[in-house]
Amino acid sequence: MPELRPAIESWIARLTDLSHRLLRLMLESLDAPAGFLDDVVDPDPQIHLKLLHYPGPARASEDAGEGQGTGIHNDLGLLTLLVQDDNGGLQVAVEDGKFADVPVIPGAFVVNLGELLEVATRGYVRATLHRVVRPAPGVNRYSIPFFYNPRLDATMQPLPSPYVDGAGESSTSPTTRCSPSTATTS
Ligand SMILES: O=C(O)CCC(=O)C(=O)O
Ligand SMILES: [Fe+2]
Repeated sequence: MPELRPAIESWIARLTDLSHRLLRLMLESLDAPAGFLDDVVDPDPQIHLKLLHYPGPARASEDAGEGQGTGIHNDLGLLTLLVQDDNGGLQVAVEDGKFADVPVIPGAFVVNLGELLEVATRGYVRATLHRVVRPAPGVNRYSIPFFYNPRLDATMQPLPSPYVDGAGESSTSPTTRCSPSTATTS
């Protein structure tokens, strides 16, 4: 499918720009400098796009609703912009042990907040715990998550007071090496 490459590259370029704008707006909403995280994403944020297909079981007799398409997790980076098809299936944690369906809104992105955004705001912004339930028998679910992360060689300082005063996390100021597969705090 050679026509897929330019479409995907254009999608990635536009979502990279959109994610950066969203990140700056989120920082502004905390009264923090909009560009506080520019240094960790510029000039080449680590981005990742997935084209996902979740096939439902072939027959109703097979495990239809219980099995999970994707287990419970947080995304590791800053922001995830995601489109899902009309079948839904994405769920977010709303309170202890409970999950709610993320409604399908045509033309809208789901925005998941990642663990590094939680670290950057010292816990003021919480990562979005989520999962995907397996489609019903005979249903094929498709989704396209786009992950927006710091540069792999970036070192991120969290927002200082007073922007995130009252944040839930510890008062120590973690410095985070940003490679998603090895993200650690110290
Ligand atoms: O398919 C989805 O809706 C979400 C996938 C997801 O959570 C992930 O790939 O991290
Ligand atoms: Fe995810």
